[in-house]
Amino acid sequence: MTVKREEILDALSRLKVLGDRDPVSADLIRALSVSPEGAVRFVLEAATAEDAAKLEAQRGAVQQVVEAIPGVTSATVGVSAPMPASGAAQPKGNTPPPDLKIGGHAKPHQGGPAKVPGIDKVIVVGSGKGGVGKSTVSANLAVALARAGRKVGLLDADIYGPSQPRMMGVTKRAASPDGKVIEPSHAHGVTMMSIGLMLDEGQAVAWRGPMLMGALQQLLGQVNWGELDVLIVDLPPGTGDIQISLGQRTQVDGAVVVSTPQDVALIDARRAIDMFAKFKTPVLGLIENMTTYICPNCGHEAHLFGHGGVEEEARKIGVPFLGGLPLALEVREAGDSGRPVAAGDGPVAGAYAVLARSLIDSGVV
Ligand SMILES: Nc1ncnc2c1ncn2[C@@H]1O[C@H](COP(=O)(O)OP(=O)(O)OP(=O)(O)O)[C@@H](O)[C@H]1O
Repeated sequence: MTVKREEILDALSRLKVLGDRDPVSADLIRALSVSPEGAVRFVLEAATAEDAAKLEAQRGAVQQVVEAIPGVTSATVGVSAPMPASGAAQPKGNTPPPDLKIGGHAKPHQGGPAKVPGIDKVIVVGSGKGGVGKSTVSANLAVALARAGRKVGLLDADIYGPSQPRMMGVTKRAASPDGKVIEPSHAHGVTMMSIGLMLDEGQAVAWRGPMLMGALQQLLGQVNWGELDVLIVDLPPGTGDIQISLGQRTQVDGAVVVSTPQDVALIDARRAIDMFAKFKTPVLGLIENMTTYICPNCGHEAHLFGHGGVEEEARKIGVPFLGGLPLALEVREAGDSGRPVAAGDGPVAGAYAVLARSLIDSGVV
């Protein structure tokens, strides 16, 4: 029995948190993911440290409501609080800082955003909301760029729901023979590392801003990336701590924002673009995922969600439109099997090859 996101959101919308607000219309739900086996994970994102403490107290009750939904096998709920402004005291959490058993914790940061040694360009892939295909696009774009001859790294920074190990077919846990340098994995011509390969399932969801920063810093600075032309970073959805921490600490050369043609996804995408602008990260453009539907039986192509909305939005807000990628069963099947569709042949692989070529030709990577 497959549980739908809508069923979970529906159950959550009948809850009351922080007084009498329902967590869905109060826009507190982040990174909602449902595994094919029915494991549900999401984060309640609080606007203030006080709200975070209140939500923390209600976390168990929220979890129970989700676990009671037929088909749900487990529910993991995290609470995240905003990062303190630099120089401010760090919040006291109940959860200890991440012990990745590899290397140390976040080092104090001085100065502006810094370049990652050995990596020519860092490109982040973001989205305003979850489930629009950001991880799928990150994996396939990385593979397409590698097929086009670039030295490519893929960093899964989606700390609340890391999906790159599954999509890239990597299960080997991260190893650090000397306790300092973390050895990455290699798959489909791409050097990759995921927070999911360093943690036990569910471990990260309770982390707060400063803890997330420590984990991200380790992934960027201690992984033996080697010399790369480009590192693609798969961000968590939305505009949370990871995005802020990355923007403050790391020189990011460009951001790609993934959206679907639906209006609501577009509104969220605009928010993500505003956030990148705040950190002076150049927005390379918008990608419309699930732009058309390709029938697996007859190959017929249809517009399910309307078409051209993202392109129009890109024009309105003055950012480039990078192209559309079809909704196709083979994309999901490829992602689930650990061999991204861009590693094969066919129309979707072709669309990714075109996308990679346009980024190369425009000098971005
Ligand atoms: N173009 C597509 N055609 C068919 N299925 C797709 C397509 N893009 C994504 N999917 C499927 O939709 C689901 C969500 O995609 P994905 O995990 O990439 O989204 P996300 O935006 O990274 O979500 P999250 O909020 O979990 O980070 C996955 O099962 C994926 O295989």
